[in-house]
Amino acid sequence: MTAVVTVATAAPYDVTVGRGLLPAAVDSLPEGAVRVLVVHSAPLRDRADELKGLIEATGRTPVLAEVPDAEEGKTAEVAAFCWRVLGSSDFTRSDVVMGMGGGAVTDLAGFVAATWLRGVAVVQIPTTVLAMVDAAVGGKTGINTTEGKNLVGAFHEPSAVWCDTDFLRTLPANDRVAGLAEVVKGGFIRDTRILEIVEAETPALIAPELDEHAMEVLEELIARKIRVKADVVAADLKESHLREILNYGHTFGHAIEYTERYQWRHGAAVSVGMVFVAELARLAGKLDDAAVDRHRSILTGLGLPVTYPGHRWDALLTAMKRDKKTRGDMLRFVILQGIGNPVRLEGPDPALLAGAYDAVSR
Ligand SMILES: NC(=O)c1ccc[n+]([C@@H]2O[C@H](COP(=O)([O-])OP(=O)(O)OC[C@H]3O[C@@H](n4cnc5c(N)ncnc54)[C@H](O)[C@@H]3O)[C@@H](O)[C@H]2O)c1
Ligand SMILES: O=C(O)C(=O)C[C@@H](O)[C@H](O)[C@H](O)COP(=O)(O)O
Ligand SMILES: [Zn+2]
Repeated sequence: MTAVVTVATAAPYDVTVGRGLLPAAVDSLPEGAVRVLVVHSAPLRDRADELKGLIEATGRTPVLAEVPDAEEGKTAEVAAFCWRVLGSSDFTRSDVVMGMGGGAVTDLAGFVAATWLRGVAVVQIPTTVLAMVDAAVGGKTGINTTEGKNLVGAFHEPSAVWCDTDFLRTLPANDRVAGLAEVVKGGFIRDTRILEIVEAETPALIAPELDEHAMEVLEELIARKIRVKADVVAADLKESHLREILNYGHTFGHAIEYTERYQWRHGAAVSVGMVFVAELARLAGKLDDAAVDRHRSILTGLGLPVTYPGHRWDALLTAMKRDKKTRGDMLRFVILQGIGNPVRLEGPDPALLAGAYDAVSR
């Protein structure tokens, strides 16, 4: 199956989901691009070399930037390393950056492209479930700082996104499942059919090896979640209001990642974060018990965490105050008023927050 989802923003672009897409990704590079920077980390070195060969075959000059893996790569120092590579290869405004990797690499590559010469084109080649369904789509790019997650960044949309699902055959099952947390998020906030598919197909989705059936289910879920994201960002690219729904579970989730010094996978942290806001919504009288239980059953079925140790509230609260949805001293959460119906909860009573924390730390 090949699916194409167009993200209909002011500068529309296509997200293609299919197999064996690298040649097409290279063939569609803009004619004026002479140099192509490929940002990748060590686990994708072989595939980056393959991409380099394909780029060379079109007469262009590939430049490879191998960066530290995962969250270690999302730093100002690594961005500065990429800028040095760009500068020393005389990279111009008609040239193109390609990000090949998980969400950490696509966030970094997007940020480097956003900042180089005040913005050059970026083509994303996401290689994890999470990057395909979320990080590589929508134009949020960024890096972490000592004080928190994604605190520096820019909205800079890709000119194309190529989700080659063949990459998922080598992705460890834990990373596949972490990406499914963001798929499930799309089910809770909008496309509830996603939840039904995940519930029916959990064994295939979590199997150590992906058979053909599992690949097809995964591809359908990937395309569905991309459609959710595409619709939302097309309506509100710069997160003036609607886009905040894509942050479901992230206020608490990012706080876990920060508190754990990024040793937790993003998707795992978001999983706990979704249960936290489900409990918050229940305490606020917006969500019934069955909907909260459905969060736990879907996420635990996938093998994702739904609890976090107690006695860390002060650290978590400090991190949550730096969330981008916060306004002044007012914490703001995306919660559900029923499955598929996200709303905002602004400045909740501290007792509700403590109650939700208690419920996930039990
Ligand atoms: N910009 C956005 O809108 C957005 C959305 C969601 C998440 N994110 C960010 O994405 C990041 C998480 O992304 P992630 O879950 O992809 O983690 P990741 O980028 O850290 O990748 C996880 C691991 O998988 C490895 N890997 C990647 N592709 C592989 C493959 N095909 N085979 C084998 N190994 C492979 C990576 O090298 C890494 O070790 C976080 O930094 C998060 O903040 C951004
Ligand atoms: O695209 C968005 O908008 C999201 O919020 C998607 C999230 O899954 C993603 O983790 C994003 O990077 C979080 O952004 P932030 O603005 O909270 O840093
Ligand atoms: Zn996320």
